[in-house]
Amino acid sequence: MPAGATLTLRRPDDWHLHLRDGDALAAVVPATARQMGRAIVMPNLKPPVTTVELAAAYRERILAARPAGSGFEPLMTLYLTDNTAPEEIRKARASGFVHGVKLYPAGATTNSDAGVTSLDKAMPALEAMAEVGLPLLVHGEVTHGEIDIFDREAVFIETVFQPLLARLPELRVVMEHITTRQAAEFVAEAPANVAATITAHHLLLNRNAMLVGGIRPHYYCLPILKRESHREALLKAATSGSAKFFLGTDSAPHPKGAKESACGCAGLYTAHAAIELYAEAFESVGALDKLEAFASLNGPAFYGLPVNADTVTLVKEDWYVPHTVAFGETELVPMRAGEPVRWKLKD
Ligand SMILES: NC(=O)N[C@@H](CC(=O)O)C(=O)O
Ligand SMILES: [Zn+2]
Ligand SMILES: [Zn+2]
Repeated sequence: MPAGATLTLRRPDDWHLHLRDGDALAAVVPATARQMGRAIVMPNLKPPVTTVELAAAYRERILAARPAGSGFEPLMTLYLTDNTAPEEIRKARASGFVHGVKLYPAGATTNSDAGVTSLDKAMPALEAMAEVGLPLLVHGEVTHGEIDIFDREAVFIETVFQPLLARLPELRVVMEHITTRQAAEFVAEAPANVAATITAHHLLLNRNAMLVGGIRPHYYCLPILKRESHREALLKAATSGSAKFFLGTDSAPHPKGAKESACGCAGLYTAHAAIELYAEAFESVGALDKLEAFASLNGPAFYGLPVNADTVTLVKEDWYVPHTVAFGETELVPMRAGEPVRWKLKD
């Protein structure tokens, strides 16, 4: 599109977001509230959000961090553990504000130590979820030391996900932040109760971006960036028009020093430019006409919620991302720091 062109969409939602807590929460909520109508908020706090009571309190803290006049609505999730009781699932469904339960295989990613050690242990909760129609949101990677990190998602599909769906065929499942051709094809061919979120960074970057010409810790995330053929498969899925794929940024802020470290932690911060980065990805394959369904329609349809009432407008105009963003007492490095983004959200 030529400079100055505009693109108006129904307001998008973010179906996978990390907001953290305390000062960090206050620092990042405005960026998402400016773009998104709602967001599915991940429960991997320390300690994790394992009960409806904890989710209610966290929700209040998020609401309090919104800018004045913001209508942004946080959609809460519970963190599944080996001990989640079926009663807690029913309570979550009845709450009206809990919209999913997150499965982190123990040790798979940031703050996942309290995650599920075996699905057998979580089965009573999973059966209750299938019964009441509460979606399971999955970080789909195995954690066994002998499995290569680039293969962990594909192995998860075969060894965990397929058996789980065979056991609970009616369970509603979102494979979060998919990164491989195998995941894209599996979800595309699965029944309608299986969907997936895709991040902007996995649509825009392959592993060369992280590893060629020097190691770039700000591109390190989980699941890890894959080779180009996988990025192409994700882009094809996102722009296919299939209602099974929707926007989930997995924006995961970490302090600059925690990433620029001998043992840097996983996660990219993208909330400051989320819809613009997706617009770049869709435009790269001439599919801007598919962006609204992916960003604003497919997610609400899967979660059984109405679409947002208002719209946002993007302008084809370069703007430069700041080198750092204040993050509580520290700072973080946003995606594209110091570099241009090709679309700009109009205020
Ligand atoms: N994606 C990441 O690399 N990190 C996320 C956790 C997650 O979504 O797995 C985080 O909380 O930092
Ligand atoms: Zn994850
Ligand atoms: Zn995440």
